[in-house]
Amino acid sequence: MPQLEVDGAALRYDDEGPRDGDGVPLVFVHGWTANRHRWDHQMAHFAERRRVIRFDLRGHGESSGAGVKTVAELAADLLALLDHLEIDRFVPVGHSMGGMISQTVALSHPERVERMVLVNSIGRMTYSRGRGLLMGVSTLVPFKLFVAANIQRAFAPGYPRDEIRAYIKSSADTPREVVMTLYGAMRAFDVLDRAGEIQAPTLMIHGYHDVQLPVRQMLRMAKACPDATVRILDAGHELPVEKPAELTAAIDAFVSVGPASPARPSPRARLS
Ligand SMILES: O=C(O)CCC(=O)CC(=O)O
Repeated sequence: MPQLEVDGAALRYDDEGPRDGDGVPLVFVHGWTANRHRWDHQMAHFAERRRVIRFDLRGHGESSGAGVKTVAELAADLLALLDHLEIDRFVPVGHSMGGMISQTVALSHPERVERMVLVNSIGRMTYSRGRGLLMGVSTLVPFKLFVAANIQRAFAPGYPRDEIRAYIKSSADTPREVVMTLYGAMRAFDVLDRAGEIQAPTLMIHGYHDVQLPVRQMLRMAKACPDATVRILDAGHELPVEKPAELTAAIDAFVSVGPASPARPSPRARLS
């Protein structure tokens, strides 16, 4: 069971696929209250072709540790894991908060990020009435109810209810302190004004029905990114499990074009 001790946490990770496969490793970073298994479909596909890493963020899944208050601290965990695995250049694939972690690394260590995939992720969280309401009642209702309400609104209508229940159960295993402090970390995260500095070609793929991080916020960021490709799918916030095959195919097409050339200073995102 591979794990790495980092700054008071034991990070559980998987490192699969051929070392001499196609291109630099893909590194999958899950979102808030999730765990590395949200990437099961993508891991199974890419591990046949290239080196792929995924891990549980501290305090999530099988990783221990708490006390982290900023997205930058989570990004430091990711970099520590990659240093341990002797991975210099890579392609981060981050979902939601995992995308915020990816953006942080792309800005702080541009030389290490060959390409980047942001799945239902944005550069700044703006106020939403649903979230405001949930946060307002978060101290009044049992923790499991709070988590359940958050997960429920993360799926587009029609997603199987029993599968949603399983995600609620695994998310509710995340310690309350971790959930609440990282919520604050996401609220404080703001790199929108720095989107123009992102050098890596970036695929921004988003569920049209995402009510948590609405697609218009992603488009705002894409416009500011020098080299962004936008895909919008018929899904909610939980794209990796709502549309696993479509997401995998989109990532595959994006990373199969070979090493990235330097970002072009074009202000216009390409829509595909
Ligand atoms: O905006 C919300 O209410 C939740 C955001 C979220 O779920 C982030 C994530 O999935 O990482």
